[in-house]
Amino acid sequence: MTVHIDGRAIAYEVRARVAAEVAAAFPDPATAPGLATVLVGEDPASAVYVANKRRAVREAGMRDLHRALPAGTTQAGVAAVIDELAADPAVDAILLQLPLPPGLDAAALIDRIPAGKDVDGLTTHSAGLLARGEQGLRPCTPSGVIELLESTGVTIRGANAVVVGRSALVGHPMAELLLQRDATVTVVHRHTADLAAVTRTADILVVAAGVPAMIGAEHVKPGATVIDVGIHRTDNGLTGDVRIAELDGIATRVTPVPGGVGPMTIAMLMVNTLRAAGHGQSARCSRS
Ligand SMILES: Nc1nc2c(c(=O)[nH]1)N[C@@H](CN(C=O)c1ccc(C(=O)N[C@@H](CCC(=O)O)C(=O)O)cc1)CN2
Repeated sequence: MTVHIDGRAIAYEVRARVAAEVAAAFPDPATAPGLATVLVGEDPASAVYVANKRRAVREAGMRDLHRALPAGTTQAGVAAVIDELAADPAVDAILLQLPLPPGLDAAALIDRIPAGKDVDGLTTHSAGLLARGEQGLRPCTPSGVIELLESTGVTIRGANAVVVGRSALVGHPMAELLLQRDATVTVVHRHTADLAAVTRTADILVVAAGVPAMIGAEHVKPGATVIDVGIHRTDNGLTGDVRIAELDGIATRVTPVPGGVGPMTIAMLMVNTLRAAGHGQSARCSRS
């Protein structure tokens, strides 16, 4: 019997807790935490994600401070907007939606965000705090995966965890967060020899490869928990990196796409926004 982890339901609970904390800590909506989302260009998927983030901010009782910039905005133009938001005391949190249009240097722009407002946890400073195990804001998707694991009763300490992918957005911070919870962590990538032999050692398998349907039954140990971070738009709708139907009766738990990790990314952004404003106990993992 393979359980499909309901990311929408867990995200709903996290977001409800954030909303309750906002209402208690900020009775005046004018002083509630403010998140500035910065969207450059017209990438359709990014537009959907940012719209969903903005709706979540409003539903949590927080302030939605969106900035939309045309696709042709220069590096200096985006930098100027980030610098303005960074200097504005009414802005608690800044998020630069990725990917950026070609020609823009995302890492350099992200590094203009002050660590205290870095609700994506993607600046060099935030990544350094994570690597050293010091307090800081953590990237939303890996934090959401930890929240999913812990809230569904998966034991991380002592588990063999394998992370497929090593991106700054997901794979790398995911490995750090699992390691800090005392998992034995292996990161695999496109140059790993005999990938399946490594993934089959995993009690917890987190797949963030960005390759549709890459992982199937041959990669999974019986009893494993499989977390699919991939999201791909196909003619048949959204799919992930995992051929989830093959895992029925093999894995103990799997996350579906849609309805698994994706909603947690937005829920953890709400947690981080509240924390950037100096509050928040709504989730277990976005700081440590
Ligand atoms: N600055 C950032 N950019 C990007 C991030 C990020 O964390 N910070 N992550 C991804 C995209 N992303 C958030 O921005 C994201 C992806 C998917 C979902 C989600 O809720 N997915 C739903 C399906 C929604 C749909 O219909 O498309 C699901 O899986 O159920 C939320 C956020 C890249 N960019």
